[in-house]
Amino acid sequence: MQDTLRITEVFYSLQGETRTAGLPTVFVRLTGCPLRCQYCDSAYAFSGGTVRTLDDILEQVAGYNPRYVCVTGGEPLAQPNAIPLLKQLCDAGYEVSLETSGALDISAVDPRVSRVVDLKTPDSKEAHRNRYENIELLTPNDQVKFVICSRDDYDWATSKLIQYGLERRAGEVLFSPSHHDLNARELADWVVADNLPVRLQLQLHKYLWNDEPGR
Ligand SMILES: C[S@@+](CC[C@H](N)C(=O)[O-])C[C@H]1O[C@@H](n2cnc3c(N)ncnc32)[C@H](O)[C@@H]1O
Ligand SMILES: Nc1nc2[nH]cc(C(=O)O)c2c(=O)[nH]1
Ligand code: SF4
Ligand SMILES: [Mg+2]
Repeated sequence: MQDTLRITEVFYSLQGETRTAGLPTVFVRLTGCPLRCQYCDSAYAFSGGTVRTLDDILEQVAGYNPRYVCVTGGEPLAQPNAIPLLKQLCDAGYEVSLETSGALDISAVDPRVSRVVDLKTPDSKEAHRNRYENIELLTPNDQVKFVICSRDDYDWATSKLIQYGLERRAGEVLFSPSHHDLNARELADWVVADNLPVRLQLQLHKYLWNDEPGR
């Protein structure tokens, strides 16, 4: 039996988030997630999907001839074969990123991958799932993200930033307003007022295409 993954979608779009925002990127969205963040914009990936071989997925990705590939979900690391998929995407020469909830161990991910590790805030209702051991593993090739729903979330994220010195561990610290929960301008004003060493991240794809799946 060949290695397989359950996949919700593979599509070519502009990266809406992180340090490669705005760049054409292939997205591989894996099905299934053990968390239920209050704000999740990808709940359609919690179930369903299609079981596909790694070779089949790699062949579809190659068909777009991309420079950037982003593996997301659902929670990619909930499927053990996400690890060989990430390695094989790197071996094929792509610049690969992984969006992960921060609830699962990131240590087996190929070091060429930029791991985008979400630290779940209290208003996500999943902060108790954060695996703080992951913070020790971060390198300048990685990124840390806080999705912020409220002023309380902002204060919590700021305290974690300072407590762990996150801007010295990861290449980027991203503060992203939770779409529908927090006005981006409000978050921008807080970051400037506090002179934080973080990058405000807006979800570019939602300005371009709203919440349409596959964009
Ligand atoms: C859908 S998740 C999939 C990967 C992984 N499960 C995770 O949470 O990182 C991808 C990213 O989208 C973010 N996200 C989901 N819903 C959002 C929303 N309503 N506003 C802003 N970011 C959101 C998540 O926090 C995460 O950083
Ligand atoms: N355009 C676009 N960029 C994205 N960056 C991260 C996404 C995700 O759902 O993880 C995403 C997405 O769904 N669409
Ligand atoms: S961990 Fe990611 S995919 Fe899972 S519910 Fe939270 S935002 Fe959605
Ligand atoms: Mg998305």
